[in-house]
Amino acid sequence: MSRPIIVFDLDGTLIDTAPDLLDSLNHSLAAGGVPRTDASGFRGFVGHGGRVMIERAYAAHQKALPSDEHERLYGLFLDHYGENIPGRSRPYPGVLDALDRFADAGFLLAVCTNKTETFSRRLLDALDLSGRFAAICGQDTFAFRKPDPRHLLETIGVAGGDPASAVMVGDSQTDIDTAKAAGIPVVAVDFGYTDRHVREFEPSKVISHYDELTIDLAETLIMAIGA
Ligand SMILES: O=C(O)COP(=O)(O)O
Ligand SMILES: [Mg+2]
Repeated sequence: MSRPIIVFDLDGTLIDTAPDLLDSLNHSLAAGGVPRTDASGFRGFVGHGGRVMIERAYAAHQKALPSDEHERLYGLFLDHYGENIPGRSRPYPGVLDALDRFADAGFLLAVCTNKTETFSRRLLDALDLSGRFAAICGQDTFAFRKPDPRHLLETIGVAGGDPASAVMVGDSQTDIDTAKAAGIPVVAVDFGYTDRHVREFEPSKVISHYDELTIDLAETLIMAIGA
């Protein structure tokens, strides 16, 4: 039997990247003459990568965004973000202990994120976390990304896991929809980036701290889905 696997979303789930993403978003919006976004506006824009963040900020100001301008601003966003990794981004409280706990219990660990794979790896490298994950798959790793369930299923495949013994942990509707479409139980953290409470998206379980992410919880969720 293959080892069970726990797959984490990155932004807003493992790592609090909001201050840096917001700085880079505002850097690119300034170049387009769009007003700055604050932390609450940001929660409505994040979840589908930087390109969509810019698109949503423009839409919020009813401002047209021609595709060449969109690409220019996305380039500025990427350059700014890349230059500042890891910036102020840090793991959420309890993340390191939770990763240790699951690794010690024999779980494979993986990351499935709509951040680019390059930036995900650079961020996790900078925080000395990359080595813990059997797979780190971003929005551009495959030809599809969350909420397409194949992004999660392929991540599990790369890590050498089995979708029948898998749990996803995420912070957004995107993560919850992805896991449900893949038939995988999903634990939602309630401290991440979403403009509506994660409870509304009906995850398998909501937690407010990583101490609540126990081996027992993961095993119970896996057993319940197989039942
Ligand atoms: O960067 C984003 O928009 C989302 O990234 P995440 O999938 O790690 O939350
Ligand atoms: Mg997220």
